[in-house]
Amino acid sequence: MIDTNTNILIGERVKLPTKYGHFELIPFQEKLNGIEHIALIKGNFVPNTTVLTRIHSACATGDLFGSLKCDCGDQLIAAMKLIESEGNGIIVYLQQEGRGIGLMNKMKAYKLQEEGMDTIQANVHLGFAPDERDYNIAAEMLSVLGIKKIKLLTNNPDKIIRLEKNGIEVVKRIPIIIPSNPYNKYYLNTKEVQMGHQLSEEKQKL
Ligand SMILES: Nc1nc2c(ncn2[C@@H]2O[C@H](COP(=O)(O)OP(=O)(O)OP(=O)(O)O)[C@@H](O)[C@H]2O)c(=O)[nH]1
Ligand SMILES: [Zn+2]
Repeated sequence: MIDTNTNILIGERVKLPTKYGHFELIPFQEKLNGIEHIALIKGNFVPNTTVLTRIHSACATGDLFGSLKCDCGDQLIAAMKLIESEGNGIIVYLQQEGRGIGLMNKMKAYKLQEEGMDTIQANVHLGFAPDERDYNIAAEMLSVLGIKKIKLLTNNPDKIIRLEKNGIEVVKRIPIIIPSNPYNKYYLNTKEVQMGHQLSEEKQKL
């Protein structure tokens, strides 16, 4: 483990062959609380170039179990496949389960959603902001790896604003749209209408 002059420790860089391509994995750990995050990397990053990047917030239900209630798992796989085909890029996988409220609270929010609330109302009912995430650590991970400029795979304009506030230049946004299903249609609609996510074809053209 190497100490950095930031808030994070950086671990061993190892090769990670996967179903979706050949990557390398670097673990990170926050000094303050021991929380671990992951950088999944393809290629070498030339200083001052713009790096294809996905900042992905952990979703145990979607990423691990293939839940149909959200689009997270498919977005993660799509990002891995795209980075593999480009031959260069990074996925910053952040332990920010439930938009930063943790799994226990996310399941409380899911319960409230089963009873009729939308994803925002549920968070607010539990005393949280609709999105409790902080991108400071993601920005530090990128800078430790020498990345300052990114092409970001996201549908979420707020993510761009928050990364830029933390000193990362988002040169371009690349949409990562997964077709909806009957179980996530309402959730994705709430994200589009109330959270400003750019999810429809029409908006992509603007
Ligand atoms: N609190 C809460 N969190 C959720 C819910 N559904 C998914 N999540 C979490 O939301 C996060 C993913 O956020 P999204 O808004 O889907 O996507 P995003 O990362 O902001 O935007 P993209 O880059 O476009 O994917 C993950 O941490 C999930 O665990 C929910 O109903 N309530
Ligand atoms: Zn999810």
